[in-house]
Amino acid sequence: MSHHQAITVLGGGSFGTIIANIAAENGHQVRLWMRDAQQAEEVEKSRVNNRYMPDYPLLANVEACSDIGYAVADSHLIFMAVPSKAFRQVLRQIKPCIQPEAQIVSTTKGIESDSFKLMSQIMCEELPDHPIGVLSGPNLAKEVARRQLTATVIASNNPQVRAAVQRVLRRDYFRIYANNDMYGVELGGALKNIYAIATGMAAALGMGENTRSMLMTRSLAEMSRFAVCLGANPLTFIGLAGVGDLAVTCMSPLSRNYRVGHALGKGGSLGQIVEELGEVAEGVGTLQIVKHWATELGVYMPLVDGLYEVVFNQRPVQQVVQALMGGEQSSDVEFVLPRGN
Ligand SMILES: NC(=O)c1ccc[n+]([C@@H]2O[C@H](COP(=O)([O-])OP(=O)(O)OC[C@H]3O[C@@H](n4cnc5c(N)ncnc54)[C@H](O)[C@@H]3O)[C@@H](O)[C@H]2O)c1
Ligand SMILES: O=P(O)(O)OC[C@H](O)CO
Repeated sequence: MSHHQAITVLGGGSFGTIIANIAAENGHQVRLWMRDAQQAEEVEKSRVNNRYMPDYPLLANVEACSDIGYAVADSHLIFMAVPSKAFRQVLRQIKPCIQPEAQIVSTTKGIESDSFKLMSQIMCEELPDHPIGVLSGPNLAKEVARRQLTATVIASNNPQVRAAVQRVLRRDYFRIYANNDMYGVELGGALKNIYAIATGMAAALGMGENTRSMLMTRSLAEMSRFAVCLGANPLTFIGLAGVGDLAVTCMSPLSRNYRVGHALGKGGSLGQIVEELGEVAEGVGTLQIVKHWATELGVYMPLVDGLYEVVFNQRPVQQVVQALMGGEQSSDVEFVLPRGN
């Protein structure tokens, strides 16, 4: 019996394209859906997704298409690779056409704005009978496309989903670790985008590695505090989907979120920066959502508060930095200190 199966990837941006090709490298028949019919036709003909992933030839067993019903018709494993804004709407589109036992895996690193919901929660609401998982980790699409050694995490409560994703995506340059902490893994992927904006901004302002290290370390404390409050496992944050993804996104100019922060630090306006980027930088929306959510939950997130002031209230960055660095020292406890210290 052949182990090759029909796989679907929904979303023809950078990440969807590499996920589709990796599954195809393993011999699976892959349908890569994109909403723009003309783009799908061009990709199908040229065998390259020129807009998002030029110089990355697609294998013959990747079929680009724009008919979403056709894309999911025979598939038992569907990867979602659309931005968080479109996530629920795309799930609603596929609901009437998918196989009853199809597994759905999110690769999206964001939070739904009005509801504060994570992609796993949206999947549970929209497709309650389907096994689900989330894929997240330090995975810059352009580096994966160059087949640079990379690891990622599949998180699911369902062992069959974890095994299916490991089987379908495993390559000698792409290793997949399993985890059962879905909230932790997807919160790691979504939250780190916020802090990449902050480190991009710091670099643009001429700050060096001490500053970056301080920002990243305090970001990790802040994001894990928030995630644990939502029920995530703190251990997830010392793994690939936590500190791993935070590190890559806060350090690489290949990260769109880092680039947005860098351009803001150089004095650009948010609207123009996002428009010129032409790709999704989830951190901008996530910052707004987390700022409100943390306030509601009463979670202490000074970096989120400060960055929000700079990005959305045009408060001078020097003022915010001064407030952060000049605050009362006795409240700055790195860890809960043992008794007597
Ligand atoms: N690029 C990466 O390195 C990377 C790595 C891991 C995860 N991700 C995550 O994957 C998700 C997608 O990112 P990407 O990098 O592929 O983005 P992208 O900007 O490269 O592409 C987004 C794709 O989604 C499509 N899209 C946008 N709105 C849509 C809608 N309403 N309906 C259908 N399709 C729509 C766009 O046309 C485009 O094809 C994001 O949440 C991102 O954080 C990205
Ligand atoms: O380009 P970014 O900032 O969306 O980051 C890409 C990936 O999430 C890195 O793991």
